[in-house]
Amino acid sequence: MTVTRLSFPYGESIQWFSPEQITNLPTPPFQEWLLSTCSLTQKLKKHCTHFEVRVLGEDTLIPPAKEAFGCESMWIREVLLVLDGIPWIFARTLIPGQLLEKKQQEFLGLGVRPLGELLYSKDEFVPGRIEVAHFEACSKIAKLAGSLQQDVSQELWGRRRYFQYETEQLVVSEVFLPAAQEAIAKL
Ligand SMILES: C=C(O[C@@H]1C=C(C(=O)O)C=C[C@H]1O)C(=O)O
Repeated sequence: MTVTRLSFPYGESIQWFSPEQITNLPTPPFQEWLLSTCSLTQKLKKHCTHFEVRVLGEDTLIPPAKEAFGCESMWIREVLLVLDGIPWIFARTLIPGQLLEKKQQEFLGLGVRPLGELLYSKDEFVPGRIEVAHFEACSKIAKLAGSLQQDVSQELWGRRRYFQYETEQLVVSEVFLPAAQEAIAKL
């Protein structure tokens, strides 16, 4: 199975933790990537010649209860961040309808431009704390990695970050695929 728009939405209910709650955080250098507070896109671009955002899907959907944070509908965007043709990151962004209305042109007009260009280029989006999660080989995200022809030989790690805009907040989740974990370990 290849990951296409038919896979969207690919999200699954995920248990997120603050890093302090995790005793077996990955060791450096991967730990530094997982907890980095700067734009992931900017970090990734330094490690490739060609950077690509592959949009798996974008739509306004009823979010899973655990992710709704009181919203009836949310705009969900799922992408792969691809370095020199190799998918490194599965990223999922949830934006409440009220926030989408305020910045509709910017969000709906993103296309294959990285969301980070919007979030980090202006100080109107205030980044919050980072949470982490790990995914077993049987998880849906591991199956996504498998469909990208990436063997899941170790648990996968992801991070989630809220960004505040006025009274609303969006949330960005990024999962490091096996190719990313293997490449980062060699840096
Ligand atoms: C938030 C950022 O934007 C990246 C790009 C995304 C997108 O285009 O949908 C989503 C998450 C991030 O990996 C970032 O660069 O840090």
